[in-house]
Amino acid sequence: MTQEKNTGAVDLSGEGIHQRPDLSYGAYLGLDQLLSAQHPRSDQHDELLFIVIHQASELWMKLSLHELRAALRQIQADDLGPALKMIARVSRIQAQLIQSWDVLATMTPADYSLIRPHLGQSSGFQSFQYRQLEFLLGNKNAGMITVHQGDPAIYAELMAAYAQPSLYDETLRLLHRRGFAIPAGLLERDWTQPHQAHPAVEAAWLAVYRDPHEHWELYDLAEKLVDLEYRFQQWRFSHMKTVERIIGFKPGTGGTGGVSYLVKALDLKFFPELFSVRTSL
Ligand code: HEM
Ligand SMILES: N[C@@H](CC(=O)c1ccccc1NC=O)C(=O)O
Repeated sequence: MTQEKNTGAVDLSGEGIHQRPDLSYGAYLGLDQLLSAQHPRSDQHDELLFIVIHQASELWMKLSLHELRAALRQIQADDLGPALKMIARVSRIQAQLIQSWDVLATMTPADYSLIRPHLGQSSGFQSFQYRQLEFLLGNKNAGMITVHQGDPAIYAELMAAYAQPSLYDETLRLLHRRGFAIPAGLLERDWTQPHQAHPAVEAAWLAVYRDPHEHWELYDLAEKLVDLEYRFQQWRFSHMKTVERIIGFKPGTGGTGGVSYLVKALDLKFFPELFSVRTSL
């Protein structure tokens, strides 16, 4: 009888896989860490759902940041093809994030009220990846960095994102390079300030939208950015409505008014001229 080395591998395929893989599924994906990172603080059944939704959201935010930072670099380098692909991917990620509200809404106010006392002052308000996304998209607000003062590494990262041009700032610089009359004050400025809507920018977008075939890449980029903002707003709106149905008008654990705070965030626009141009078309 031939002696086969007992590798521990099971041959399910019948094709003679005898080797123990050098790299396993769990090792490659770091599942040891990933699946041992859920630590409910109550004995409530639904707390695992609450934790998993947040962790999955943070993972999707991580990927979104990776894609949008790369897209920003591609726009800087005038290489729009890859940038368009990355932004389109982020829109699909946003669709996942929006969908997750339906899963979370299966948790009733009664279920959540038993978990909430265990959350202390923790809140999504302290999500530094969410803040980085907002900064990258152009919603600059120094006040949002203060809660991270206790963590120098995160604080420094947020400060850097705060001081850098946003995806839209880089898009306006691109419009300028492609011959559109963008005011000098929008091409070099204090990037810590959010972009203020400007008629010259709307005029540039109007020219793009009136003759898409002439400016196809810019037209495509504009529509991808609109998609991004549209879905971001959908996420914010669903968050606000989910919060309303779960905690009503109680103040938030993060120290804000709760729903009233989330409603105010709905007024913010990342790419104002891309929306105002629609009225002019
Ligand atoms: C039961 C479910 C939830 C409730 C009741 C809730 C409630 C709130 C409230 C009241 C705020 C305002 C800040 C505060 O004072 O706490 C807030 C902010 C926030 N939440 Fe949630 N939330 C829920 C689920 C989620 C989920 C699943 C995410 C996904 C990551 C999330 C992410 C955020 C973020 C990023 C903010 C900051 C928003 C901003 O500053 O514009 N929340 N949440
Ligand atoms: N701000 C929420 C608490 C909350 O939802 C939360 C708590 C810890 C980690 C993430 C959270 N999600 C979003 O804010 C509340 O006031 O009930």
